[in-house]
Amino acid sequence: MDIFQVLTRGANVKKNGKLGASGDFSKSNGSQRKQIQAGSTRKEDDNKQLTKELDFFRNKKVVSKTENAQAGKHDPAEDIAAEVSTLGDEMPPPKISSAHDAVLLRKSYKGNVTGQDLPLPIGSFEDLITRFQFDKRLLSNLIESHFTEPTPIQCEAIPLALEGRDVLACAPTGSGKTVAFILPLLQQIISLGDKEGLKGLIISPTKELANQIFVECSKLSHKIYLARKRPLNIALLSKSLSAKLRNKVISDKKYDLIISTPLRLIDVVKNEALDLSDVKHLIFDEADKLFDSTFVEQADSILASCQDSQLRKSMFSATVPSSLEEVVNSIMLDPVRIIIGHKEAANVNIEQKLVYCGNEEGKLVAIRQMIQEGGFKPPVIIFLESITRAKALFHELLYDNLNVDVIHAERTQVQRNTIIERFRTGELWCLICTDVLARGVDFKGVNLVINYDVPRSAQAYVHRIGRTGRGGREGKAVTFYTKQDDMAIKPIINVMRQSGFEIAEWMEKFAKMTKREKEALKKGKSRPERKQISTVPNVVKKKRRQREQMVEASKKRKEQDDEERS
Ligand SMILES: Nc1ncnc2c1ncn2[C@@H]1O[C@H](COP(=O)(O)OP(=O)(O)OP(=O)(O)O)[C@@H](O)[C@H]1O
Repeated sequence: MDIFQVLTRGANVKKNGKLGASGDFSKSNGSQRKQIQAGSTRKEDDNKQLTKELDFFRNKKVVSKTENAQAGKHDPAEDIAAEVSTLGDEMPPPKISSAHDAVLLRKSYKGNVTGQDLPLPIGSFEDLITRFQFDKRLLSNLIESHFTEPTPIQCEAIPLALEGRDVLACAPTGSGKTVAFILPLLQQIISLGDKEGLKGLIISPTKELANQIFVECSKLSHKIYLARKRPLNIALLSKSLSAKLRNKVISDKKYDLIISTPLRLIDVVKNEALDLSDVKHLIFDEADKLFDSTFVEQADSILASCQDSQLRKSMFSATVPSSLEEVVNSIMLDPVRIIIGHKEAANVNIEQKLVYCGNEEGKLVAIRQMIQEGGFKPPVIIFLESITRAKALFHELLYDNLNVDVIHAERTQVQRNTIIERFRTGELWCLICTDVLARGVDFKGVNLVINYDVPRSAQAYVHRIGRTGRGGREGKAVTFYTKQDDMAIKPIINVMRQSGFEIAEWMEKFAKMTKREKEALKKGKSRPERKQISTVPNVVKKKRRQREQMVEASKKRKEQDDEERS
């Protein structure tokens, strides 16, 4: 197999100004849009065009190693990886070699890149070897993971990071942002040689996501050794590692790269168990979350501890509110902004649908109807707004004999990890959760996301539904709403419009928000008081009601007797 054929499958920009077929970054056609009608969605046959335009994975079916092995097939990625590691010095010129190529490439994936002295994007992973003397073992690991073509965010963010630029990057959910920041980071750490001490830090808002990033880093750095045959030392800052660092069982100089949630990191830094002063690369994943009111103090404290004058900072997310832009202006030096697609849009591989349920009881009816009518195709993730509600729905669906479990902040880390693993392996079909799993977590084959409760913001909506339609796959997202949600549903309708769905005229008018409404939404005042989800079977409920009525009647009789006596 010709390695170049595979590696150069990325963008194929012809010099006559047309995009080549192999790149398949298809033409734009804004008029072909998805339809939403009064609470239902109709996908037009020809809307595939729009989907294709932002189809970062060229709708290629991603076949896993296990799938191949099960089918008794030989894995071609292994051959390619072997070839990469033996590549000679003679390399063809980079795929993207002029400003004109870059303009065409960016146009093809609706990329907007702003900043001073912008480097060219890469058109294929092979460009990394020709332009940046990239470590071939790193590239070989990349291909073994079946990453043969860079996604748009990877085309843009990787060269910027390698040139040492501060970056704010916004690209759709499931479009490969993780590799976009890990890959150049690993290369930069390798370039620093086997110098001791922590060089890179990746911050994530949740433990699940931190763990996932750690796994991805480990895969990509597999069998890479620095000078004197020392492996790259990468760690997830777990509870036990923090304890070992605090008790000096392990030297804090041991690690090259650490992945952590903010509080755990601050804790070890405050205890002088980890020194961040030499950190050269600081990456905030889900940056808008890390700089919102819940985390901002922690993020600031981490920034203050990273004192290297050469510190390079990057922020990644699928949503970039204006508040994050302000942070970027205040902490970054000559930053570059990368926006792929639309800032407020969801991934185009997701078919979005609104379902009006009338009231809270109507939601349970709707979910049961979906199960009966075959619309509930596992794996399914269901989001609710609180722990109490998530638990209540869990018990309700257990009663329906559904293969279901629930994750929320009150479950232990071991429980959370076990459930996630069972969901990943297909042992568990339906996962109920709060927003703890709304961001970043990469479950590849999720078919359906149900927002049992309307999410709190447009951003929360984009991230929640982004748990489906990942890595080029298609997915569905259904949002239940009731008459109580008239305010909360408006930002969701706007996201649907930005994502290419055609909105019925009456909904368009309905979704318009006054300044006061926007303020109220920001302050969370649109949250309705929701009636509890019933966890009690009807027979039991009936008996309870009868008992309550009997108690009530007896009370009344007693009151009447008392009145008559007095
Ligand atoms: N170049 C590539 N080719 C094929 N698959 C890829 C490539 N890059 C990433 N992927 C796969 O795409 C999926 C989504 O990637 P990732 O988790 O990085 O998304 P993301 O953009 O960070 O999403 P989110 O905003 O939800 O965090 C993953 O399963 C990843 O392995």
